[in-house]
Amino acid sequence: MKAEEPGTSVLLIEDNPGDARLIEEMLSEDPATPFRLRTADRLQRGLELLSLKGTELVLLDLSLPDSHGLDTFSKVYAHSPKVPIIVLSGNDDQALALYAVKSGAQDYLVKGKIDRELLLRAMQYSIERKHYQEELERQANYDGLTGLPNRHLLHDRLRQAVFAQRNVRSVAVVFIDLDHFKVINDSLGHNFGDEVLRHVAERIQSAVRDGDTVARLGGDEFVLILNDQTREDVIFRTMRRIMSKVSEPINVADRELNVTCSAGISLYPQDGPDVPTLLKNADAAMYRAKSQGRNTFQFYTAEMNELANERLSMEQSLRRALERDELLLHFQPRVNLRTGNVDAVEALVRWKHPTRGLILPDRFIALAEETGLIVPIGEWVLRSACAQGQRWREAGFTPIVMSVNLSARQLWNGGLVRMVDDVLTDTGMDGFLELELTESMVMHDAENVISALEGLKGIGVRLSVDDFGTGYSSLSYLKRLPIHALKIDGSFVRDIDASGGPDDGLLARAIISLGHSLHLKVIAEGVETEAQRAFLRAHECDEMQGYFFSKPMPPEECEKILPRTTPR
Ligand SMILES: Nc1nc2c(ncn2[C@@H]2O[C@H](COP(=O)(O)O[C@H]3[C@@H](O)[C@H](n4cnc5c(=O)[nH]c(N)nc54)O[C@@H]3COP(=O)(O)O)[C@@H](O)[C@H]2O)c(=O)[nH]1
Repeated sequence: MKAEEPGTSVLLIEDNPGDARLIEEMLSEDPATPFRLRTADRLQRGLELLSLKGTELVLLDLSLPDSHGLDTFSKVYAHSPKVPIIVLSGNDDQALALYAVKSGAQDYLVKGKIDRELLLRAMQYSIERKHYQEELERQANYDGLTGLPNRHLLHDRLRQAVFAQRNVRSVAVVFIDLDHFKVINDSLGHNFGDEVLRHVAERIQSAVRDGDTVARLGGDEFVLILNDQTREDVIFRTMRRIMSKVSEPINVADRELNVTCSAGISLYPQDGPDVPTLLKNADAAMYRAKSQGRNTFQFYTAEMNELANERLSMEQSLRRALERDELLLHFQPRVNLRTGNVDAVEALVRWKHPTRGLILPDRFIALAEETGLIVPIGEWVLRSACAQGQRWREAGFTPIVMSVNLSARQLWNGGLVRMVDDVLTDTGMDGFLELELTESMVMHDAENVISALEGLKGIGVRLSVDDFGTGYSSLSYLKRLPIHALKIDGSFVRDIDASGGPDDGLLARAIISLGHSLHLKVIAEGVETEAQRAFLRAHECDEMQGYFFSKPMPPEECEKILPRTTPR
């Protein structure tokens, strides 16, 4: 690595070669006080050099070929507000230079009246004054213990957020208070307490997005501003992430400590028109969370709480659904378009909720993925589907492919290949299992997906890309993936007889052709009409699945249409 050269790095932005040379000579006179001087004769070039970082001071002529007057100063100041600027003025534009000083420049020097001593002293004072100002600003706006914005900056940011979001989107304000922090402080001492607060601050910060603000009000109180977030489910997820991070054990001075927090959330504009009201209402909601036993969060409005509680209760009952045997499978046949035979069935999970009745996967798969429950649920689906396939074979039905949906979390959960291999061995379904992956799953991090899928292919599992055409596929990756089928998304199938125009079905046809040129089987999903079937048959699509032939059904109904090897 190149060692940093000694001396102060100065940028001179001056278009007059004589004036520039004079400054250069003054700065190079005494090697005991070295300067690294870079020069620019245009503002544009000066800003480029400033972008390279490391500049400690700018000497700035306000009249340049590409910028004039105060505008020159404003552009440099806006570009690098932390770098001190000394304005170089002519005799007749001192008023302008003075105005630049009032606007943030550290000093000004009148050209023609500068000598070396004056220049050096002005430069030294400017750098020191700027550091001092920065330090004052830091102390005024940031919390000394955690480095987070303090109450003052929080109010400022919140005002800006509310102002910027007016009539556009909304802002969520979250008030967080640690549970029983006083006990930690009283029993283990303030130094220990401070260390805990530092850990908590880092954890909260790491759980939110870059543009969000985490501030410390003082004591154990933190406030977050979540921009553009008012959807209950998104805030819910953020809050769970924060609470789970905060509650991870904290190690301080050889002690392991478990800390939890309570939080209240208010939303702009519905929960308050201004900053004080939003903070007051978030605080009130936080107190409600405390009174509910702590380690939880509450929205200010009852309506939002209801949604959050419903989600929580859904999650709790989904956790128990597996133990209570509430999940079941329906099967939807896939029909060979050439022979008319059922070649495969897709297993689709349902939840028989004790009070809400049969719940379709669209209502709970996303929640299962969010909470990680998809991993045990997915394993249950795979095992149950393969066991059903084997039961059908033993009952004399022709062996058919069993297709099962795989979620992204299952794919990245270690031990997938081993788990699938165990299921195949236990159920005897090897050679008859197909796993469906979505296009976005496959194309995201395609290099790693390819190696994960190679493992599945190695144990005889067929792989297909579901909902094909709805995401972005790289054709070169598609060629390398160890897949054997593409499933045309239902939206392209619906388009086949959508308007009666010549372009109907264009994309379905293109996907069939693409799939066949890659030597893949092509399956159309969501087929609902005879016109769609006929079109797909005419364009040599291999299989179809959809209500036109059959809806997903319980196993005892499905077997009525399965082909038999041995007569009953
Ligand atoms: N990770 C897992 N995902 C699963 C599992 N079981 C289901 N799912 C996914 O949930 C989504 C919704 O599934 P479902 O409500 O079962 O809907 C399926 C069919 O009923 C529906 N379909 C089938 N034919 C038609 C039709 O002609 N018209 C129409 N409007 N809908 C139809 O499509 C769903 C099957 O879709 P796909 O899987 O893309 O083939 C769905 O995304 C499931 O994948 C699970 O165990 N794990």
